[in-house]
Amino acid sequence: MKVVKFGGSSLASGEQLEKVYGIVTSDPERKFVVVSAPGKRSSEDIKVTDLLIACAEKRINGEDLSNELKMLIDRYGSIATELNLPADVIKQIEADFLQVIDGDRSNKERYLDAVKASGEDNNAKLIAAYFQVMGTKATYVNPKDAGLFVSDEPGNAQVLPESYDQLYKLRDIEGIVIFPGFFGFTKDGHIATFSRSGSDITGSILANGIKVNVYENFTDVDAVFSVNPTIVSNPKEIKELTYREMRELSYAGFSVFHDEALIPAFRAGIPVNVRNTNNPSAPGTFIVNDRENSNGPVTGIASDKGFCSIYISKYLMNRELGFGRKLLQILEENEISYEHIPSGIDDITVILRENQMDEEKEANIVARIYGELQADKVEVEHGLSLLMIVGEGMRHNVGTTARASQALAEAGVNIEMINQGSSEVSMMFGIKAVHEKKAVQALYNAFFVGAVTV
Ligand SMILES: Nc1ncnc2c1ncn2[C@@H]1O[C@H](COP(=O)(O)OP(=O)(O)O)[C@@H](O)[C@H]1O
Ligand SMILES: N[C@@H](CC(=O)OP(=O)(O)O)C(=O)O
Repeated sequence: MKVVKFGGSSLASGEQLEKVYGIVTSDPERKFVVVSAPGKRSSEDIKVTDLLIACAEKRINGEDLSNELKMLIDRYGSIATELNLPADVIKQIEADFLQVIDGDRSNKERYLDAVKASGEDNNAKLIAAYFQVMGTKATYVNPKDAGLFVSDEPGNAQVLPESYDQLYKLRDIEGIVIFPGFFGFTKDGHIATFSRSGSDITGSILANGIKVNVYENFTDVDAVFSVNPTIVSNPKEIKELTYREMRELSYAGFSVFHDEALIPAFRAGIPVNVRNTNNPSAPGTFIVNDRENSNGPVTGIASDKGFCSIYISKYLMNRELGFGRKLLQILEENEISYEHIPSGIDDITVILRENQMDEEKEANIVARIYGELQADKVEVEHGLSLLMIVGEGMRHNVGTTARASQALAEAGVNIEMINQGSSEVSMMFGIKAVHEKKAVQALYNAFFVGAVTV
């Protein structure tokens, strides 16, 4: 048995849904279908989830949302028309959207999550109706009825472990199960969504709970490429990579698969197969536990912008008990989490996501580090990108750092920091965001051009 997840790009139009139907019904193992909300039909298009967020924000602010609402209903309406679905399908969807958008706004975060989740929920209902019209037995299943329980963290929910046993019972449903991705229910019955692009997480949770053989994740590319194809044209495809490699690469910018979606599949030892809805005969990429290391030290190169660093220097920092704890406490009290902490004898750098900082917090943090930690120097640097080179082979390979830093130097990219730290499979470079593209290209040329990828 397989769980198959289709992303927004695979569900953006009636034409795409016809492909989805063909893919699901061509393999009797494809019983559990997890769906996102309709995504972009072209690069200028708007994802349904973004339309829903705009509707919710306008409703909260008491602004006119008729434009967004019309675009939203038209998206589902045009799909239903393309597929010749009965008129009551779209009527019910429209009624549901109106009800959810007019719903209880006393808790803004919960309200926003309920509105966001309605995109996948209504899409699952529409797709189940379409499969039925086509003569295939298919049932829409609500995550609450299925027992997909999550923590009460709106927009960032985590699955509760007891969900897995509940989800195993989905096996008992006859025919195909159509399951909305992206959200679950808290123990007290509220909707809570995963972080953005979180339908991948739902697919992985179902794969674990149902104990399927494979989790197929259908998207709009033939494979996971060794580098983001929007940065380097025609990059090498990766046929096979490990969970650890993929987790690092997803975390660092490979948006093709959500980094939090690796753990449930990994824990149950279920391979993930990333495939293309627009080219289903391509074998795609397999994410597995172990693989043969025949492709050199580096499997992939990822990059992500939106970071800043706090550099702190203090003579004899290494001798001072509790310096790190006090520093992190200052960040914690400003509700800031960190990503990396490279350090030296007399200095330490904390790297964090820039969107957590504002001018007020920055001033408070800097003043406290000077005042409470008696630092000699504190400098905050904005506009950083992190580059991550990832590969299981790096452990056994001498000279990877030298090769990477030489490539960056030749491209005129200054390395602000290196973290070769604890992860055995990755190495991180901090650079100025303006240099991100040429840095990624330079690293790709150094490790892949002329090399053979497995
Ligand atoms: N290394 C990579 N390999 C493949 N695709 C990547 C990579 N990095 C970024 N992407 C992007 O991820 C996109 C697919 O992810 P996403 O848009 O979330 O799809 P979906 O709509 O299926 O959820 C691709 O179109 C591609 O632009
Ligand atoms: N629709 C949600 C969840 C999701 O997973 O979407 P997609 O499969 O289009 O990345 C979002 O946009 O965040």
